[in-house]
Amino acid sequence: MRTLLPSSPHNPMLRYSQSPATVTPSRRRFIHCGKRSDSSAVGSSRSDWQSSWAILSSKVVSQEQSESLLSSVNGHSNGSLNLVPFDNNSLAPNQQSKKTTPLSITDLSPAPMHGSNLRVAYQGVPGAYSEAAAGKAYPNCQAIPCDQFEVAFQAVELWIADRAVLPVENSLGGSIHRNYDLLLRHRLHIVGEVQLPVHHCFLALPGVRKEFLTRVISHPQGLAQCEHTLTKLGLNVAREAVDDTAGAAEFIAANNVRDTAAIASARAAEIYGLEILADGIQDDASNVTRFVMLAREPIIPRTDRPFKTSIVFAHEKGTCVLFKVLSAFAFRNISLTKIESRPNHNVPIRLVDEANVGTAKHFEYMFYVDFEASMAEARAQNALSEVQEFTSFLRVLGSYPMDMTSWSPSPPSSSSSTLSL
Ligand SMILES: O=C(O)C(=O)Cc1ccccc1
Repeated sequence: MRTLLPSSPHNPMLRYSQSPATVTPSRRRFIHCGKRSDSSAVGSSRSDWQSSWAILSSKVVSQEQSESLLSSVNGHSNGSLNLVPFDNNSLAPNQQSKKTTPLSITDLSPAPMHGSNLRVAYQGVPGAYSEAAAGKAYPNCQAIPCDQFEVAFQAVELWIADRAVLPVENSLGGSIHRNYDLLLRHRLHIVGEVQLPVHHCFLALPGVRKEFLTRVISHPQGLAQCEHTLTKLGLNVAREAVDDTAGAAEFIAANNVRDTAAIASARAAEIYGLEILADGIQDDASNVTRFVMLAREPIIPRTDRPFKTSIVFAHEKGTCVLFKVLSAFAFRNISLTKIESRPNHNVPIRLVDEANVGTAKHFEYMFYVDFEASMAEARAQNALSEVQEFTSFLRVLGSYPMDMTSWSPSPPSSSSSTLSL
């Protein structure tokens, strides 16, 4: 896949460097009943997920979280903790209205997702769908364009951003496999999901006619989601994959490329001054991409609204292992919403010698599973206890509210014209 673009002056972008500044991510410590336990391990040992989720489900938060919560909830301004209840009547009259209320579970939840001042890193340039997903998850956030997903992850790890937004799957194009691998390579936690209707447009420089087109460029998902429509339109164009849809539009505009069209959003057309030759060219009107939001800290799972939990595991040797793992959820009536397998990069192949028959080469996998339950529920905790019996590696990627927003296919943009055939 080609990377087409330098970042333009109006569009500063975080860029990947081979030797990123090495700032050691702070190791968070959780306080639990006077004890501290380190939750920053990646989860390679069996008990990591258990300790961190047991701690979280006991409504205990990190020291920093609890300090800032207490200072904002109880009205302290100097950051010091004052946990001793005090008599409100002893305060000066102008302070009496600021009643001290006990912390409740809602205080311990992340701030409502209004997102103002939240810095959200995404891959691409303005007009990318990931930028729209950031805006849907955190309205009024400050979206930070990054030239690669790797950079978006690092931006959060190095405290340059508060969240990263990552597309993981699409209803037409399927899983975005590389991003699953990234989830495993990094230590960030999934704290939310957003399902975004994706409405693709066919864009070219103003005045360009489709007869002159020799090439169409887009993110691989953009090309995959419009494959049949492109064929139906009878365009004899080469498909070329680039890093992001809006970057494709920017490239055409910045380089005055007249033989190339981009598949991107109507907003990208507007930003980069391209004409919409055809609108809604995705192969299915109900084209939805699922994005996950990532943060340095997990959120506290709840039970008062639908939650989803994402895990990744590698299985032990043995028979019917995957079946047994999945049964742990079935027996507890926990629905799975997604299962994905990726090569286990640590052990890609296992050789099994069968006497007199030869050597079998088993491919080894990492399995990613999403299930509909919160880690605050006993049935989810029990299911995972059982799962770990059959697995050599288990990590909870996150337990987060499901995106339940009502959905209808997005209407075509008003400035569109249909491609003439
Ligand atoms: O390239 C983009 O705009 C992205 O955000 C990735 C993507 C591409 C196509 C559909 C959904 C997300």
